[in-house]
Amino acid sequence: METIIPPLAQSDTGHGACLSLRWGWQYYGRCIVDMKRVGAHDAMDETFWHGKWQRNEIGFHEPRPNPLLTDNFAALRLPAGARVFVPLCGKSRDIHWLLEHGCQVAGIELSPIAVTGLFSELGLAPRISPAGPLVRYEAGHLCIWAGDIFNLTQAELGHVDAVYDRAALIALPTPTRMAYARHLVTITDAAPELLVSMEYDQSRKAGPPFSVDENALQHYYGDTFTLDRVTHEAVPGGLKGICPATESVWIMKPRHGSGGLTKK
Ligand SMILES: C[S@@+](CC[C@H](N)C(=O)[O-])C[C@H]1O[C@@H](n2cnc3c(N)ncnc32)[C@H](O)[C@@H]1O
Repeated sequence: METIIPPLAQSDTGHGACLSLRWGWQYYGRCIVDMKRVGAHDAMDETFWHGKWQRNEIGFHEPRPNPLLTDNFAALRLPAGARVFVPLCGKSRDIHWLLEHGCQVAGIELSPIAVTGLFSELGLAPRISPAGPLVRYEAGHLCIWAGDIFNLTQAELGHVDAVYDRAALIALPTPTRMAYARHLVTITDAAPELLVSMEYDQSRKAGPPFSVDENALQHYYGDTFTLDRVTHEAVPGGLKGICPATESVWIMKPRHGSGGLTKK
């Protein structure tokens, strides 16, 4: 059993000086991960995230599109109108930016609070329908499933041209990350990906966010993708002022075939 105990206290609804300016990460509560349950995430994880949204403790949510997306999205070289999958999407402003830039967007998010918030902030009234264990919300070029990503199938998701992962892989504890990476590759047919990762001294702070370095990424994705680090920069203020942290943007292209782009 691995026990991950984020520090207690402090509201994360504000952006205090101790926070990373870019991330505003603040977590508290206790997340206990059973190492025996490799391959699926623990119900405890779900409780943790539902609680965060219910209490509006969403310091990870950014008020503006993330510059690491807006500065690097073109490197994916997607065709106009490409369909981009955003796993563990929250109610990210990055989705607004992708839609404004002509993309179709598919996403999945555990919390219905986040999903309804996303559509509300976009000024869209979604059609809501059941999709097996998930609930599908659709409007215009946006389709979001509410529920566990491990319940989203390739058939339900449909074709995607690319994946954008910000604060998804690094939000997951170690035992879940490999299963997530494998599942993501399966349901997206190894579509090219723009991934934002974070590195810091994990001994200084329990996640999430978790530190995920190049070796770990190679372990998760190296068989499937080439990994090209296009930026690597310090996080202003470090990780909540506790220790230095860096963020990297990776462009991941499938080694065999051309992934999601081939099947349109
Ligand atoms: C750190 S937040 C990042 C949200 C978003 N990517 C952003 O940049 O604002 C991680 C999100 O993943 C969601 N989540 C966690 N586990 C999930 C799962 N198994 N399936 C779907 N969503 C999940 C949480 O509810 C949370 O909104």
